[in-house]
Amino acid sequence: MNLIEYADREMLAIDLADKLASELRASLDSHDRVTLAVPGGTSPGPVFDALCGVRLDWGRVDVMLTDERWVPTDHERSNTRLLRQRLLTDRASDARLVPLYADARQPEDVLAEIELEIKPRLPLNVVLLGMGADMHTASIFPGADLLAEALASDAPVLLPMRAPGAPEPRITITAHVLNGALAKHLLIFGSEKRDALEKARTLSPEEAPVAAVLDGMTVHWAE
Ligand SMILES: O=C1O[C@H](COP(=O)(O)O)[C@@H](O)[C@H](O)[C@H]1O
Repeated sequence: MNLIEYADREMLAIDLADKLASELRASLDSHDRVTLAVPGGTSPGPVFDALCGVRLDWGRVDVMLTDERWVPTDHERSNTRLLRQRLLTDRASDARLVPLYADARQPEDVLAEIELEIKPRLPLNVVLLGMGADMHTASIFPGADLLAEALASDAPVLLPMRAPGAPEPRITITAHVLNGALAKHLLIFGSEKRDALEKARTLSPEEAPVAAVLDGMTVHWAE
């Protein structure tokens, strides 16, 4: 794991967006299409604001989430909604959204059809992850019902997830698929998450799921 500390959140957002864009450009040199996977939640908005305006052949970029909350896409907790509002706009409006949500009662009802769209796009070219103060990443939560399955080396691409720390059912990319990405970044803000990350490095992935994806990771942190 490589940790980059920034003077402030604005600097982080600009620099990280620039790095992600460079990696996508490099991948586009050798692939017809490339896939960028990004987190939802509260942290990535400023990075999306910077990234959506960069010059890139966005028409050849597929954008997907690392995980989604099972709520309609116009719900205020929808990660897809965040993506549409803050990333798939400006120059990046030419990118294609690979959905991690479909209008169904629960993720299990549509998991197979969502997975069908993702499998041909593996390995993911560039992955940006977030982390909660409880050390979950994507929607791989401590204490989740399918935690062991999500951490297994033979896990499917996607799993549904329910956890005490998550108010609604989730769908998540599993750890080994995240680890198969050609480039991996983790975005965290604030002292609480910095301390949580340090703690995670001393714990097992069952206790601290983010620990499962830290090998080869570049962590971007600002207070
Ligand atoms: O619920 C989620 O939480 C994590 C962390 O979000 P944050 O609000 O603490 O930045 C996020 O990475 C994940 O994609 C999201 O679904």
